[in-house]
Amino acid sequence: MIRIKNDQMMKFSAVLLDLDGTLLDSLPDLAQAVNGMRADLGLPALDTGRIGTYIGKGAAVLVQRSLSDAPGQSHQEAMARFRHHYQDCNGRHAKPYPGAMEGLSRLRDMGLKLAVVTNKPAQFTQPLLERTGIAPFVDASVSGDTCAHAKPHPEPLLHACRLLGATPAQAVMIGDSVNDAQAARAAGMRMLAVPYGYNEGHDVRSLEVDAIVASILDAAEWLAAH
Ligand SMILES: O=C(O)COP(=O)(O)O
Ligand SMILES: [Mg+2]
Repeated sequence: MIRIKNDQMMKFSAVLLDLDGTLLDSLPDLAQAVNGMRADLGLPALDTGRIGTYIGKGAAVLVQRSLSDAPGQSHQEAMARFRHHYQDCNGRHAKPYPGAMEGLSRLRDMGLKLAVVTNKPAQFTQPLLERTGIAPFVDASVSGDTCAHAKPHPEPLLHACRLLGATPAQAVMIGDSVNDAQAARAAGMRMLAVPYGYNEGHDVRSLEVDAIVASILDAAEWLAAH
């Protein structure tokens, strides 16, 4: 239990944060890497908005969905081209959403432990957290290839809880997509959704969540009140 300013006890001790579409608008870099890969394979560029609907289940699924018009294409070769381009542009245009940095700061001031839980491959997560200034705020990060399963499986969330020394009941997941919501439910955790992310092209109001919050700063307010 953490004592907060109005002397009320808060039942939460840890917050797990999704990265793409929740803390960061990383679509410009991901779209650049996808279209760099497509150009290398002799394919025309895809619209950025369309690529946004392909984000959520990690890089391998992003690449596979981005090649629906090239069924004979080797996935392995495409992944190598994607990794090559993303390594170069990862974090170049990605920006924290309004309220994200202020929210992280507020959550830390509340004494909460913070972890990033993303489906992004680990080789890209830490450089991105460092380039965008998020790294100093978080105690741990779990990537799409850290555990045997990625979100929507609950394993990465349960692993993050162990790293932060919290039980699922003491933790809250904040995310933008069905992958976060299903993982949180399966892990027995509260879930807050932000409405501005990617959610594979669907409305966040279709998700089973405890609340929809306008920003990470608003999520901090929700936590302080619960
Ligand atoms: O890599 C993805 O597809 C999505 O990443 P996220 O889990 O941080 O939203
Ligand atoms: Mg996301």
